[in-house]
Amino acid sequence: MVSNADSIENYSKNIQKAIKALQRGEMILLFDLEGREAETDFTIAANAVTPEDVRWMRKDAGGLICVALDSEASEKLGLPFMADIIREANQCSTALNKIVEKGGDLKYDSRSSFSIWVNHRDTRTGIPDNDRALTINKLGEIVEKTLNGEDVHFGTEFRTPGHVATLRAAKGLVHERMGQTELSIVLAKIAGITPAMVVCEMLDDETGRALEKGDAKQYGKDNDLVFVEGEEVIEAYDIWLKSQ
Ligand SMILES: O=C(CO)[C@H](O)[C@H](O)COP(=O)(O)O
Ligand SMILES: [Mg+2]
Ligand SMILES: [Mg+2]
Repeated sequence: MVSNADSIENYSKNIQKAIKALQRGEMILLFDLEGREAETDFTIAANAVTPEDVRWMRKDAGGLICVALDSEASEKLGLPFMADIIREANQCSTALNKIVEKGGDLKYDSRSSFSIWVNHRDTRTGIPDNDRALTINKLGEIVEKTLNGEDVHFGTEFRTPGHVATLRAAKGLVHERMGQTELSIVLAKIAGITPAMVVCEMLDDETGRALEKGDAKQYGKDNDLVFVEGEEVIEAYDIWLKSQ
């Protein structure tokens, strides 16, 4: 929950609604920024996800189902950025060096946040809704445990490659990078929930492109989901930082 020093009234009404929804384990809609991806992601706490939520994300959102992880937790769990893993692997295969993401490759940011793709070891193929929900829940659980100082071993529970993409948040969060990876982790921190957040882009069934912001907002209204913009989250993060 939000700490005493950090009263929920400090935030805008919309951020308050988003925080409460996330604390209840509900889905919200999270837009990044005009001029960046300009995409809206379904966003929900990893601990709260059900197989029905996975079905909802793949049918109504349609993008990639990923789990954004807090930077400190990623470090403790030994989850590097995928681009760094590939650069390292290049010592054995120089071909990979030609493929790996370089500065200037992305049209919307200086680098991606991808880490490794995983399945929980209790899944079968890893892709059905119940398998992905299990992997996601267990990611939430291991992040919570590692941040509580428990002795956990990522490899005992998960294997890679798998069917759930993990994303590693920048250490400086939205002061360093402004993707849904960081925006969702900021919201988790403000809400006082485990900083492991599922994000999935909303795509337009007609055009195949990212769903227009106006259409995503309308979907939020029709389905009673809070719609939050990156700028509001960045503002809220600065308020939260002052309260810590
Ligand atoms: O590309 C992505 C993974 O499907 C999405 O954009 C997701 O929102 C996380 O990435 P970012 O932090 O760059 O926005
Ligand atoms: Mg993206
Ligand atoms: Mg994004």
